[in-house]
Amino acid sequence: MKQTYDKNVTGYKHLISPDTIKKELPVKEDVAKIVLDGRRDVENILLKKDKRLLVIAGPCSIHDTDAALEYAEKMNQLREEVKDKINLIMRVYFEKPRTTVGWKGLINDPFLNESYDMDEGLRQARSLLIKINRMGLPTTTEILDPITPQYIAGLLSWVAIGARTTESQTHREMASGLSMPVGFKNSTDGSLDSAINAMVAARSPQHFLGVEPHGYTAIVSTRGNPFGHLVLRGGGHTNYDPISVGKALEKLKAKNLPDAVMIDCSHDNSGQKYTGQSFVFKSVLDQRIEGNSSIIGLMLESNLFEGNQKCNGDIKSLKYGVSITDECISWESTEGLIRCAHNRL
Ligand SMILES: O=C[C@H](O)[C@H](O)COP(=O)(O)O
Ligand SMILES: C=C(OP(=O)(O)O)C(=O)O
Repeated sequence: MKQTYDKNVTGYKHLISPDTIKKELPVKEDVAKIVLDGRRDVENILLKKDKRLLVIAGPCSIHDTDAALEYAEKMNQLREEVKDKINLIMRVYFEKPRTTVGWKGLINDPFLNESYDMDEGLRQARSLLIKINRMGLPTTTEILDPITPQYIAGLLSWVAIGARTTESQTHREMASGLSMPVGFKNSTDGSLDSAINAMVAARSPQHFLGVEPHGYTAIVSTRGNPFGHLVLRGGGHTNYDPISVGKALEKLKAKNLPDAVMIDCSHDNSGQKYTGQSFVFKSVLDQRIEGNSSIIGLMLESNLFEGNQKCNGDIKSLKYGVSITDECISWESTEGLIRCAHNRL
């Protein structure tokens, strides 16, 4: 009989199981405490019990774990200095959604050379998250592949569902079972409806197909995640100004959803130029200082050094500490913005 399936599949390879990797790279008590405290702090900010501003900053994507650790050390020092007014936590993004094609992040292709060693990618991601949490710095990421959470979610204090996947039922179901607050980005065309519908879906119990800790496929049942919230990232036009923020809050109110929004200073809010991020940051900070307490947080795409560079598959030719995906502001500028916010708040 002629084969009717897998016509376009060129291979299968078993993936290391979540349990195996968790045994290799266990979460110890000190790390668990940072994760749980990190989640509690974000939850309290969303509930407005904690009046501090949440700032999530870090590289657009991690491709060099040594540079990520150097960045984390700098951020952890600053976190301590500003902690009375700002809860500063790190973007540690391992999965990149692509508009068309391109490098999809450290988990997918950790050697940047199209060898797609995803066992190694998951190990590197988990190991880096453990090291950063061990410093005392909570971590955040975008969850793109619904299999990934089993491997790394226990180390994350906040996650995003990105602009390209907020409308996906799979991602909403996954979010309903996640243990940490989830920010839903508005769609790339700027519309807010998908993200708001995603918040409703993720708050509800769900039953769907997924993977369990031994790596077997499973029917997953979830409780629903009450800490979904909206992240404004622009699209078609910017949406960080007071009128756009006001419209977003009205939409949330109409669906009886909490009035809490985070503003992403990058992506379409910055015109995808690193130079645009500080203007957005300062403008949103002004709104918050003028009394808009529904703005609970800000996100910055930031790296050791500014700008970005092309990745041609040769790691050795890359400049240290410079993004290979979206443009980032430098650590120096990041520190300046956060200190300025700390002085003004
Ligand atoms: O933040 C990341 C990027 O904007 C996103 O992954 C899309 O990237 P691309 O348009 O370069 O594919
Ligand atoms: C891909 C990202 O964002 P968005 O989904 O808003 O494009 C990101 O923050 O890396």
